[in-house]
Amino acid sequence: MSAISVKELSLYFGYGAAATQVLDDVNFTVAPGEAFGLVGESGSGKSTILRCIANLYGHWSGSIELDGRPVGRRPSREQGRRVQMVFQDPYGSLHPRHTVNTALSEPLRIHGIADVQDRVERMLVDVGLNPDFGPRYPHQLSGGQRQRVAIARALITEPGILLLDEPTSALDVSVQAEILNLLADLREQRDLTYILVSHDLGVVAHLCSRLAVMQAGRIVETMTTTSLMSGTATEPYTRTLIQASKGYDRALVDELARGAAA
Ligand SMILES: Nc1ncnc2c1ncn2[C@@H]1O[C@H](COP(=O)(O)OP(=O)(O)OP(=O)(O)O)[C@@H](O)[C@H]1O
Repeated sequence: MSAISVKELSLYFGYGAAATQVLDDVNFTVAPGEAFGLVGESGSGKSTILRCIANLYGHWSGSIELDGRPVGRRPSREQGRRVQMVFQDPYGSLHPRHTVNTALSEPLRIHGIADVQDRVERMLVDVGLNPDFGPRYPHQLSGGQRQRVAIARALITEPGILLLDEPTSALDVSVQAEILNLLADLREQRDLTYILVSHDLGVVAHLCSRLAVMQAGRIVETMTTTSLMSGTATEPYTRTLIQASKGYDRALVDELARGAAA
């Protein structure tokens, strides 16, 4: 059984003559424990797919199943616990007047999970932060630390699926590498399934084993990361994307190599 199955997913914004089709017959599956990438130019619909899966939009057509269970049109608390999103900008996703402790304990209270303080402290350690960070506010943290808190908040209710929307693109290259390595470790330790949206093929290649290439709301090619790296993409659009991404990826690849050698 797939962890995530998306079939014939289509979505429009607007009505009548003003309607714009943003997703057009999108199909893909993600195996349990797999990390799957979504790449493509800005506006191609990558984030919108994540929002449909996370039930932030309800007006799509087609089918979405998580662990074999259909995603309903109305958000349910249980589904909200199973799937969590991490966004590009942790400043936007963390409440500026909530401490780290509050940000992490709130989801536990909502879902009626006990041992709040204990879980919060363990979660902070699991994302590489000292529990002393608990009383701090987002503005007292660095960009990388804020993204660690956002990841901790997403994982605290123990979801099986994490939807990552450009999770490292607001960060400096050296910090990007740290967060990518953290995400890779967490996936392994917790058997997580990921969908990662990124415009950076280096980021996708580092974290994912397969990916889909999107253009104007459609998937134009699904391939393994190995094929991506060995240059066997068949679609001209994918080849253009690889070409455009080459110089850009260099700094991150170097940083990841430095981390691996250390
Ligand atoms: N709430 C909305 N109302 C109207 N149009 C929207 C809405 N949300 C997204 N769109 C449009 O849907 C299209 C796809 O947007 P989406 O954010 O999914 O693209 P993306 O591939 O993730 O791009 P980016 O990399 O820039 O985030 C865009 O043309 C966008 O303008």
